[in-house]
Amino acid sequence: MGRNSVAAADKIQSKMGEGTFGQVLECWDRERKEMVAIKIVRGIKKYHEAAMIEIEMLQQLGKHDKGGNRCVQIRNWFDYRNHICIVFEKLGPSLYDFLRNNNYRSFPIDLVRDIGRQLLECVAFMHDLRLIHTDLKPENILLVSPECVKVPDYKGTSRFPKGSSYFKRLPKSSAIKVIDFGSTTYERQDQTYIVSTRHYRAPEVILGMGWSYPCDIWSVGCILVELCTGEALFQTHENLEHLAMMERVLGPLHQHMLKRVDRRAEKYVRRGRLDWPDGAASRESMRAVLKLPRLQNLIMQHVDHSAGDLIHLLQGLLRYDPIDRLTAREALRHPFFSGDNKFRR
Ligand SMILES: Nc1ncnc2c1ncn2[C@@H]1O[C@H](COP(=O)(O)OP(=O)(O)OP(=O)(O)O)[C@@H](O)[C@H]1O
Repeated sequence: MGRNSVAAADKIQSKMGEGTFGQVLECWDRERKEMVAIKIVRGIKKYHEAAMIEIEMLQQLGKHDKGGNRCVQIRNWFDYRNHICIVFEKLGPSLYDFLRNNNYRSFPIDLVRDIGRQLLECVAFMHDLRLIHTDLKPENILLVSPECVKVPDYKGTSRFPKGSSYFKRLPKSSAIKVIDFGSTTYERQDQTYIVSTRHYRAPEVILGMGWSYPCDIWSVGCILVELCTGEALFQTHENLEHLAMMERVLGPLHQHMLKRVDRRAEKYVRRGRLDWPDGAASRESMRAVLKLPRLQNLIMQHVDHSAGDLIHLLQGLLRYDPIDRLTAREALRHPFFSGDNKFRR
């Protein structure tokens, strides 16, 4: 692909993101006369290789796009002094940044519906191409526009720090795009290495049972709950505690799954059941699990209408056995998505 000098075509404006991989800069593209986001990857072999995979995936996704696949578009890429630079269309803040800047106030149900639909459309498109994202999370879902509106928010203000306002911000448009295809992989049998960011990781990944497309669907389920409540569903850093949290919210893990765990996960199982609370690392850990409500109660605490449809959808997205979990196309046909839509894209 095209140009090979960062200076020739792009003027750096500001930093948009930073991570272990390198940084993302907001730049002015003088040729196309538009703002772009350029990801500049550290010149270390591991990151260089991951960036080349990301480019391949982005090109693959772009090739099959018939308009509106909801994956960020790659504009260009080049190697600048051994740093891979990927030029993207410029997008707005991530859903995570938006929630955080809004004191972790939840999104209204109509916005959750609209975002959920687009996210599932993206996942269905990827799965049709035999691609699995493997790292879906609010940080990797960006609003297309940074514009927002202020609306009154009287509900639950007691939960927020003193002085926090009676207004909350909402995105003006609900349009989103998915980013970060550095961990995207082709479907293959028997993939057992650990994928996904902890909070959004499916039970089959933790139990070492092998994973495939359904691991993305589990992540979508966790993301939709988070948008409804404002906070991550499974806030944990440890496998056994994570599995115990799942049981608390979704009911007992299936015995037939616990019989199929791999050697690394055997220690979490005793006599065909999860070794909990006996295996708990501390009292705080037990308390953190006990604090969690059942899925139905959690959703009903935050959602006033369409709660029944949403709970039913989430139960399908968060089924323990990946074989039973809804596919993205099945989820898109769920009655939750037939509801009215107030938000504009
Ligand atoms: N097209 C874009 N427009 C606007 N901001 C972007 C864009 N792409 C990335 N960013 C910002 O840069 C951050 C990092 O990008 P990205 O997630 O692709 O990198 P990464 O390699 O996955 O980083 P990490 O895995 O460490 O989170 C994003 O969270 C986002 O804030």
